[in-house]
Amino acid sequence: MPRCARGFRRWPRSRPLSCRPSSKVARQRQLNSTHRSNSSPARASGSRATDRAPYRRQGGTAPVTATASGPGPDAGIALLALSGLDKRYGATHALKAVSLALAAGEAVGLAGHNGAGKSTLIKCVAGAVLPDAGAIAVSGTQTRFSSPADAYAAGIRVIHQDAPLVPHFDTVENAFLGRPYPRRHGMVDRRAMTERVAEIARAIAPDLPLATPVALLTPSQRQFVRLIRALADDGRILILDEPTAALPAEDAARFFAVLGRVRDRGTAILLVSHRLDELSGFCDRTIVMADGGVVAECTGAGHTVAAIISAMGGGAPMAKVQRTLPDAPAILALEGARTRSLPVPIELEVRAGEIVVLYGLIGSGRSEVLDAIWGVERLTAGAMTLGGEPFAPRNPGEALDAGISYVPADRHRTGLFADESLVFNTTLPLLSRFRRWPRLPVPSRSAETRAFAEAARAVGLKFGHAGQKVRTLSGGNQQKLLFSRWASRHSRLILLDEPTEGVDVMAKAQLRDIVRAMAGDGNGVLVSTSDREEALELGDRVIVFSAGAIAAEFSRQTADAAALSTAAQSKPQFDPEPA
Ligand SMILES: Nc1ncnc2c1ncn2[C@@H]1O[C@H](COP(=O)(O)OP(=O)(O)OP(=O)(O)O)[C@@H](O)[C@H]1O
Repeated sequence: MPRCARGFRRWPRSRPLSCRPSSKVARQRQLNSTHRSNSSPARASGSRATDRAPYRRQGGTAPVTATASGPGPDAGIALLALSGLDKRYGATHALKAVSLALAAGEAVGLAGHNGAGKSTLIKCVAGAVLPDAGAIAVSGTQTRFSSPADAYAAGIRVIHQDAPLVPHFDTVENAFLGRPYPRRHGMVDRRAMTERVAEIARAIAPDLPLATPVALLTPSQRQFVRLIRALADDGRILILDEPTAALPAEDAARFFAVLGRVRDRGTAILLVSHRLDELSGFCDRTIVMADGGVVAECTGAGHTVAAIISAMGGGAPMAKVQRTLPDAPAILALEGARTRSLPVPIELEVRAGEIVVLYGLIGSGRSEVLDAIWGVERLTAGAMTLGGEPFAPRNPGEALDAGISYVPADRHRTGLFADESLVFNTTLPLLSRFRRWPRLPVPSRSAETRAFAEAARAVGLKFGHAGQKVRTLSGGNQQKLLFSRWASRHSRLILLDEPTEGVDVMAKAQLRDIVRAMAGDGNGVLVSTSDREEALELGDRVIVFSAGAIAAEFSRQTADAAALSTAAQSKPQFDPEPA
């Protein structure tokens, strides 16, 4: 049980937020009481139906309008108003005089390509990064956040992309990190904590094991823990940085239904997402950033996915690409394969040149199949063949030697060395290819740098210089770097777990083209994804997992969104045999 966190300042709910007696304050008081009385201004004006489906709203064709550089006309009553925020990291001008305003009960989307400056903006508002210039006002009062605790005290709650959790704490303990614990008779009231967390978990993640240390949860389950943590706390301004990046459509929909209720209570929400349908479906308007600045605001009838993409400088969304499949033999076959995590025998075949997608919800078993092929988990029953030969890798090194490549889902834990350079991270697993002399293990720096430059070009990596540390790349560019590591390698079989998570919409199309090119070169490609659109766009065949077993299989012709969702939520009947 964690010990009680001390010294937290609580949001002064019962007092006016500004000491200056002005008409602005009067308006603000009115707004505060509106917030407390559970009725947002948007609601009051009837501008939003509170019972609408989370992804449904009226689309239109009005052109995207460029934003003024100052806060909008409602800046006077904004819960959060940013004006002229500016931030440089050395030579990188990450934020260029960004201004925006957020009203109570309003959900505003923030879109932009990888490296546009979205996370930097959020970090400034969260008090994690100090802007070089500009001002932040909460409820009309100018504030200066010198730490995240300052932002917390001002009622701001942030879920960062990949926010750290304490690995050996369970969900309940993590949900209360950095917050005062409920107390009873002077002792931490564990029961009250659990009840609070269980209430939220029932709505968004009913199957999440609340008493399991988060280190033992999957990346997607850990994302739910972060969401529960933000929703368990009554902040007035909620900032979410790609909250659903690792979640399948079905889980994301549940999350947005809950978030809608939070917004309708009067919470102001700023939502960053590369899933543009979420922005256009859930938010009232979307602000588009590029190269550190605000370039457009999509609103009203012009608040559509197509309009946001066009404001980001992209073309129309990709259509389903037709591929002709060679009549090739199976490169990989699993016959009655079981592992400790897969109690039901798996039958699976991937042919050379084919893209097979494993689609499923959290913990459905799809990623565990990749673990078995990559040598992380041993087969406990059944057989696996690679190129027709028996194959039983004892570790990833053996899988690598057999011609398998792997892009893991959890880039921070298993993919990248954040404090090492871009070049180091690109060439590390294939270092023997870059020896200066064939017999000596001394790498040729120039060969490594050339390989990095080629790989970076292939995926459109946005970076400063080859020697910069990986942690200074934006999240999406880290994913592209991880991907680029394998893009130039000729493998017999490529395993991709959530390959485009956190990547912007244009780069997604680019990476998917690379996946198709990999298959076109004769590699077998096995993709595990929770992104239904990705499954439909990429898969020559889509195999749907549910509850650790194969629930259904579709060809490219028979797969559609409804069929995939139905199969992913089915409960396959099986009798697990003892392993
Ligand atoms: N700590 C840092 N040191 C140096 N440069 C940084 C640092 N953090 C971010 N940057 C740079 O600032 C720019 C903006 O990055 P930011 O993470 O804000 O982008 P983003 O829009 O959130 O991207 P993504 O969608 O990929 O998460 C990028 O060029 C990035 O490399």
